[in-house]
Amino acid sequence: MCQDSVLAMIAVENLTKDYAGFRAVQGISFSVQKGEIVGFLGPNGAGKTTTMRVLAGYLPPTGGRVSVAGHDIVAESLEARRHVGYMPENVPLYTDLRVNEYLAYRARLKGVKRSKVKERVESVNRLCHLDDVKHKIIGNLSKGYRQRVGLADALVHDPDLLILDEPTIGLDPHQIRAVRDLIRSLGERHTILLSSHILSEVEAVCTRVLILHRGRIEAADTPENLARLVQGGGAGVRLEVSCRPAEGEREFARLPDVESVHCCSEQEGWSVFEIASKAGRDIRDGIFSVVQKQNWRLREMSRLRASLEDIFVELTQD
Ligand SMILES: Nc1ncnc2c1ncn2[C@@H]1O[C@H](COP(=O)(O)OP(=O)(O)OP(=O)(O)O)[C@@H](O)[C@H]1O
Repeated sequence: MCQDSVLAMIAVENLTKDYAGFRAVQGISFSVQKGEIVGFLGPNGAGKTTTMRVLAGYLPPTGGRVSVAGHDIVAESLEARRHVGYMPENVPLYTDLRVNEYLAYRARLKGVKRSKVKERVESVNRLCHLDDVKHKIIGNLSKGYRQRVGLADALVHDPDLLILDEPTIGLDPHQIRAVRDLIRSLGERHTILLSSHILSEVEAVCTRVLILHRGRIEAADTPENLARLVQGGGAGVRLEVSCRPAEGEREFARLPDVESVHCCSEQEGWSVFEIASKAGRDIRDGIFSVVQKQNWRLREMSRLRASLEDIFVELTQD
């Protein structure tokens, strides 16, 4: 095993997973370092859940090597699983148990010593804001609270690594925000791999993203670097100026580092332009000089960056 794999919280080398002859995961390799919060993205059926289930020790790999916290997921399965907290997409809760009972039961199942169970349950109740409902029957809880019980379950044995499969699915915007804040704070103490189709959520909490498509990794980088990749190294500027569209298009296009100028709208003497730069060029100073020279007024100027959604669509097109 290479040095990188030894230090990594997750090390995946050439992982394949077949279902009855169908190869859902096609020889992927990646690593996640201690302390990272990594977003795991991909269209439906890309293989995210399959990969996460292998990492959590729920599914055996067909081929390749996977280690968690330095322990091989096949050869040292018990030890590896001790380091992982897994929250599946559909949290399989015992709906007729009370929150406290359920978490205590799960803690015992995950090897927490009897003498430590109460303390661990209290700790995750506090962390996941479950104190108000800890004596309630799980079946009577709202979806948002059930998700939090799922998260508390994943945390109850104090794992180093959290694997969260669509943790905010089915939640309303308030609940999404609450779970997102919770994940961000958990990231201070835990390494997190998180799948989600809500890209703004991933952009808000993740330091790096892995994009999976048809069982292969298409990209693995920070959202900023991926944006640069998708935009071919150039960046854009959006601005609102007091000029006519044709004037603006003519004057801005004269700048040597400008690739293209597009007027998006004109209203009451104000035009909004989106201006693309040539690869690696910053055109903001040049644009500002044009505005000054022409005696135009400037109401807004911002940098245009490809959103994670643009990146996702670009990299996972068929
Ligand atoms: N138990 C199974 N038996 C057969 N095929 C399966 C099984 N589980 C998943 N698959 C197939 O493997 C592929 C990857 O599925 P997986 O659930 O890992 O994708 P995903 O990226 O998590 O998708 P989603 O975003 O829809 O949750 C899909 O084509 C799926 O139909």
